[in-house]
Amino acid sequence: MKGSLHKRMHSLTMSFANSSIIKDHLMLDIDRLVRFNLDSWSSRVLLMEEAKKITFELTVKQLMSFDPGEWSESLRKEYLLVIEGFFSLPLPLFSTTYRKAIQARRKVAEALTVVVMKRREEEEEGAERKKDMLAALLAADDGFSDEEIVDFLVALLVAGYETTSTIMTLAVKFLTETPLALAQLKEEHEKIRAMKSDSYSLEWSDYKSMPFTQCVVNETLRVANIIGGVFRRAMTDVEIKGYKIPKGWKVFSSFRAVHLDPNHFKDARTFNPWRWQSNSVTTGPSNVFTPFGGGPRLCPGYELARVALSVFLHRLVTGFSWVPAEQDKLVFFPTTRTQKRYPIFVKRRDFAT
Ligand code: HEM
Repeated sequence: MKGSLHKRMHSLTMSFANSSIIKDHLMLDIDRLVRFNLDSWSSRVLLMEEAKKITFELTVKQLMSFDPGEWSESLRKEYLLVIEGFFSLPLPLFSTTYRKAIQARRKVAEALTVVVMKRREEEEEGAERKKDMLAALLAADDGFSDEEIVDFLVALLVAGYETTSTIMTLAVKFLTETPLALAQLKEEHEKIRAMKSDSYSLEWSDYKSMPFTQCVVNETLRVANIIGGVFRRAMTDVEIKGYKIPKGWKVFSSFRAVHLDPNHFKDARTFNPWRWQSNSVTTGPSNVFTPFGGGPRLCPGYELARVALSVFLHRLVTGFSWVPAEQDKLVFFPTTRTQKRYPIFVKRRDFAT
């Protein structure tokens, strides 16, 4: 997507994932959906799968106001096939995965088209306008076609799904391997919980009183590099540090290389959330920490992802203790993830302890 369509879609997404929307209603949904999912946990869980479920349900709620149920679960199943197709050879004759992904993409688009058409009808019949992304797309000034809306919904489902769920899983893995950081994180969240009644909802002010959690979020994003970098095309001849990039060339800007550069981050490969407490990193040049990209294509979901991870960590550390169920390894190809989806044994914590 480029040009004016990109600008319109980008600013619409921004207007649906910004701090004030999160503060006013998404925060409550995030907390409710995280609790709803964690309530079903017992004994052994595959953390990556659980995180994906939470993230998908959250995105469906944010986009179309649907609560978790059969419809969203069957959409998710088709969706998984679409995502698998991203990592297969695009040869329908030879790749079953690719063929299945194309079929699943068609089914997802059909299901979403029905939702869009129904919503148009409801709005024409005078139903109250919902506060979700779909309502904003339907009300946009110069009108999007149903097809454009469906394409955009599909893209948004992809953008936040793998990224946020992977960062949730890896934060837990890194914390488990860094007990001092986990202890400090628990302490921060216990303090918040101690000020609440038995069944409480997290509020924006709680999110704003999690300084160490924000260090953990930054450090997870830095070490994990789930988006390793982005492509850009040179619009004119450019010279950078003596290298000439001719107009029209594509350039891969590697975030991973910068985030793991010891010139910017001491012991760069070590998970060290405390580094974010020192001013030198946070006040340094902004182009050395860009997990969400930058410029006109800056990820519009950056705040949403941070809030979702912080809420998830709060509910996890206050509600459970856990140990890894198996050795699991971080891999970076074709995407950043753990090989075994990070299986853990969980134990519910007694609120009185
Ligand atoms: C930890 C979670 C996430 C990470 C690390 C991440 C990272 C990124 C990065 C690196 C880009 C490319 C930016 C560029 O080209 O400069 C991007 C784009 C994008 N992200 Fe995210 N993202 C995350 C979560 C989300 C969420 C939750 C949403 C949903 C609202 C989202 C929606 C998008 C969209 C729509 C784009 C395309 C923006 C454009 O081209 O204008 N992302 N993201």
